[in-house]
Amino acid sequence: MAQPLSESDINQALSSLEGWEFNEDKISKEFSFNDFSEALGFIVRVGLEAEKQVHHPELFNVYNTVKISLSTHDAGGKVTQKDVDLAKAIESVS
Ligand SMILES: C[C@H](O)[C@H](O)[C@H]1CNC2=NC(N)=NC(=O)C2=N1
Repeated sequence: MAQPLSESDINQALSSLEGWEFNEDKISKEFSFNDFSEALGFIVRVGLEAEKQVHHPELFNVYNTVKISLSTHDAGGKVTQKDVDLAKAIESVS
């Protein structure tokens, strides 16, 4: 099972993930698009990556914005390498 990362490991990982923040045991980022249709397309691409990785994000959408928060339920809701890996995949489809 994935182990929680230390705060310094999380901050080091985030140094190469632009716009991602570590707060309240999650890593998160808000993405903005031109309209709802583009935001929805992004959500679908993120969902396909999540299914590939068998690791799933929290998604919050309001019209053209999508806020994504990542943590690992199986590790007591802490941030693990699985969250960092999904964040990298999300960057590649954003
Ligand atoms: C059985 C399955 O592998 C687990 O339930 C996975 C699915 N997706 C998951 N997603 C997240 N974010 N955390 C988990 O612990 C998790 N566990």
